[in-house]
Amino acid sequence: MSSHSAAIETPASDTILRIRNLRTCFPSEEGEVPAVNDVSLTLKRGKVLAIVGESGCGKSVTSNSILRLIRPPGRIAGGEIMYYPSHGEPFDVLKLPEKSDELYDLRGGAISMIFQEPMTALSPVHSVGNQIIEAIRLHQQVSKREAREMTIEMLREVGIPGAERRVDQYPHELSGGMRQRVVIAMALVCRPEILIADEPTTALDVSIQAQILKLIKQLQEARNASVIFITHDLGVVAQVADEVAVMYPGRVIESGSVRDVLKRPKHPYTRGLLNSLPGVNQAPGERLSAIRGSVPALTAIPKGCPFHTRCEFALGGLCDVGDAPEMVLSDTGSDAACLRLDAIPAFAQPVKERTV
Ligand SMILES: Nc1ncnc2c1ncn2[C@@H]1O[C@H](COP(=O)(O)OP(=O)(O)OP(=O)(O)O)[C@@H](O)[C@H]1O
Repeated sequence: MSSHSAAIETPASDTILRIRNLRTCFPSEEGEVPAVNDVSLTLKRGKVLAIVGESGCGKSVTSNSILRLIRPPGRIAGGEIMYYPSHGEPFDVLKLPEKSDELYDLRGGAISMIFQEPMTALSPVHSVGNQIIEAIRLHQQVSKREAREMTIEMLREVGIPGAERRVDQYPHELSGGMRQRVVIAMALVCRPEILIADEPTTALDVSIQAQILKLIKQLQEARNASVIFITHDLGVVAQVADEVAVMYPGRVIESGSVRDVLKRPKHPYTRGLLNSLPGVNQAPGERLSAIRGSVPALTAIPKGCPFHTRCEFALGGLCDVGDAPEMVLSDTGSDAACLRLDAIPAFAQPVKERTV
């Protein structure tokens, strides 16, 4: 076991994106506070990394930081986001000059994003086709006619029936599920190496959510794309991801393969999330054990382990003092940032196991 500070410098060749010690801050009445604090993550080529946690844990701020979408007075205060493209030299996204061609090429080109709410990603006053055509022409030297053909083909690929007709429709003429398919088409049409999907199914009906998840997974596999998938739902993680990082206000508190984290969670917070997941075989009326308390505001993050105020294993004098615990790297399963790892009994998988 060792701490993250001892992590190797040269990444494995299957690494496409490596975030080290990312820190993103916003001003508050009590001064500047970090919404993302010392976050390190690795995305492997052709794999899906899920970032999971309750609302306010910093998932979206992390993904927006990757694309440098943090608006002032928010700022990225430190860290490194190394991108290892398939062709060309690796570079640190955080070192690209603001408003540079390289940064514009990166956004929507090499790295693209699907947002939660399709209507915020689409303009209501342009046809869906024209919006995708514009996205293509921003990044590729093709004629309008070629771009239109590519658009129709892409709409077909994301399962939009009658794509030749739909291409000229406006977002309000489409259902929520179809709109999200359009947003996925727009995100993928320039063949990004990395796709960031920020809660892409949250705004959709439950029946449509499963279809969209399946579509993203199919497209990811067909294109061997690398995906960062943001969600608060561990059930979704089980369906789509290879690796998972669990966040608790601003920090990654557990990370590892989906199998390790969901079957043998180490951190009490991850266990709490799993215990509050509805099980397929849950008896009618059986109550889920939600984690007591709520995610603290950025201005009220407790000293010591940020989770200690909600943790049943917390020990006074150990967990409530000093800095937040560092990640303990492990050869046996996931890495976790907890001072009580040796004291916590093995995870007894309750009925909820059947959903994962
Ligand atoms: N522009 C901003 N200005 C100030 N604080 C912000 C800003 N954007 C995010 N935050 C704060 O940063 C913290 C992390 O927010 P973030 O949106 O990343 O959480 P999240 O885990 O993605 O939650 P959700 O699932 O609700 O989207 C929150 O406390 C949020 O209030």
